Amino acid sequence: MNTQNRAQILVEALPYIQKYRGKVLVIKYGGNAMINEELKQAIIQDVVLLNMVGVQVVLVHGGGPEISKLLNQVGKESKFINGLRYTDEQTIDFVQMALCGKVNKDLVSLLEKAGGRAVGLSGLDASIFKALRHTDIYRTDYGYVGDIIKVDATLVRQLLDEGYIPVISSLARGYDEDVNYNVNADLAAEKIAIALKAEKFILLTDVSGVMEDVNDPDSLIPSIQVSQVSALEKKGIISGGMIPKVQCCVEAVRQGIRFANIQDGRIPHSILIELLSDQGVGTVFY
Ligand SMILES: Nc1ncnc2c1ncn2[C@@H]1O[C@H](COP(=O)(O)OP(=O)(O)O)[C@@H](O)[C@H]1O
Ligand SMILES: CC(=O)N[C@@H](CCC(=O)OP(=O)(O)O)C(=O)O
Repeated sequence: MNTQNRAQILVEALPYIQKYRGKVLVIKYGGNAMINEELKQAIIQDVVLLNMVGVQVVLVHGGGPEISKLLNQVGKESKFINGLRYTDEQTIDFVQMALCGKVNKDLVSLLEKAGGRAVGLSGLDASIFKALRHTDIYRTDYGYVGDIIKVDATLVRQLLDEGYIPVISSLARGYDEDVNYNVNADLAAEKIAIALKAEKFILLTDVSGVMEDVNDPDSLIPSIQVSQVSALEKKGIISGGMIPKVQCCVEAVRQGIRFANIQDGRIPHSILIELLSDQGVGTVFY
């Protein structure tokens, strides 16, 4: 690339830096986009760069594969019901160990190493998330899986105002019981994004976005109006793990977040491309 092109890319970022400076960006970083160290590094660099130019970035992380690995090591099988991990009394401890102990602190270390100032938290700290036991119309038992019903974003807000990058794992305190709950990380990210009135909410995943046909890489739907979602669901276009992600984006937009994006965490620097360039990536909900 010649000098002119390099300069052009930097200049192109200027209006976007001005747009997002001082605004909150919530990124959900899922376990399936964490498997490759090089990619992880690129995501960390994106977060630190955005923080350095004044964007208030909150990183909410998953870590499903790390939890399953730990359970496997202790001889416990992972069981999922409707995409949620069945979480018995022993499993909630392993979820806490994997998410708060391992994934969260690894991300904090990487952010610090890259020159960011990161603080690792879980929804348990300062009761950021309070939850009720998850249930469905069939009264299925999911164990210690929670639905967040209350968010206290005071501490996160204070950390952002001090220039820190809060890194949050998806555990929640019981609202009416003295227990800790395992919460799906997409949902936790959506809730904190709404509470912080984020300018933008990005869900990183392992596909390029919402596609007309999952098996056709050229069928990405670049933008979806929230009112179109039920028609897409009825047509069977949105299925499996994409259903909760789309629902999170719809809810986020309905609650006042202007842009929610589902994008490919496997593309290096996809966060910077989406935020600071003319090129959009993934699927944006508006
Ligand atoms: N229309 C669709 N477009 C893209 N992916 C879809 C679609 N419908 C279902 N999926 C599935 O959803 C998956 C993403 O959800 P999931 O595996 O739960 O992600 P993550 O592990 O990142 O949380 C994709 O890998 C794909 O198999
Ligand atoms: C209730 C529930 O299923 N919780 C998830 C929490 C982690 C998560 O969501 O991680 P990913 O984003 O990597 O999938 C779990 O136990 O796997």
